[in-house]
Amino acid sequence: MRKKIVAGNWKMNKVLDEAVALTSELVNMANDEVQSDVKVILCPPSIYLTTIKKYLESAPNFALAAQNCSDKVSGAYTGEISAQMLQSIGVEYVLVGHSERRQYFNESNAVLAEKVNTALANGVSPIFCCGESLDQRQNEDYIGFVKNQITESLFHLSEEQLLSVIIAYEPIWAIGTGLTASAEQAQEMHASLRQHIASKYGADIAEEISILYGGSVTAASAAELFSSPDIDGGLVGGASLKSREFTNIIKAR
Ligand SMILES: O=C(CO)COP(=O)(O)O
Repeated sequence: MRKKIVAGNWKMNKVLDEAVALTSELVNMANDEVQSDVKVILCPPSIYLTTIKKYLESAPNFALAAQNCSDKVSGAYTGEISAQMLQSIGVEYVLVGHSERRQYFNESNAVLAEKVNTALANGVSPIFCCGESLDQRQNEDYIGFVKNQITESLFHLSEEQLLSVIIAYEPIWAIGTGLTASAEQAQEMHASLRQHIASKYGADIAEEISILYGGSVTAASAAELFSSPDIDGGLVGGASLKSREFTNIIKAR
């Protein structure tokens, strides 16, 4: 039985007071309204992780992810945050390879493989993001493109390591555009990625990996997306910044 997960990526939003208020509201609403065993992962800016962790003590189904970590272990890398540092403050997950990091910080599949390695070596589970651009969807083998992102960044892992990874399929054309992939489009990709994993690791491993969908998920679109057989939850951006909306998305899962 795969884990059901809803993650909220706050990106570079919220000052401290707002971050704390959002967390408190989410925890209260979830304690009152969410009965299911869904895991909720908050991905605030790293500067707030320690503070927000304290607010999650009364919410056992909530966990924290950083939005990024360094591919290096430690040393003279000014401004960077290592996976070991995340582990040392009790952060369980880290986003790796978000399309905004790939685009604005030139993160290649090879660098992302290193980030996956250092996260796993420190007991932090990568949430590995992948997805194609609109141009790729219209003009190329878009499924092959996304499969290749997974091959190049994850297929060196052992079975045990891979089982610590969550995959998030986020088509770039759906991120922040209001243009959600249809449940059929998302399911097609998720099933293809699961089959791709099965071709390397076998069907049993592929069946265990959680694959999340991200890209303009809202409370209105969540239920249909999440009811698809290979969609195990969501990685939510804009709608995770509003407590009522995000709680409704959690309830849809
Ligand atoms: O990038 C995303 C989550 O990581 C998705 O963002 P939106 O939900 O704002 O489209």
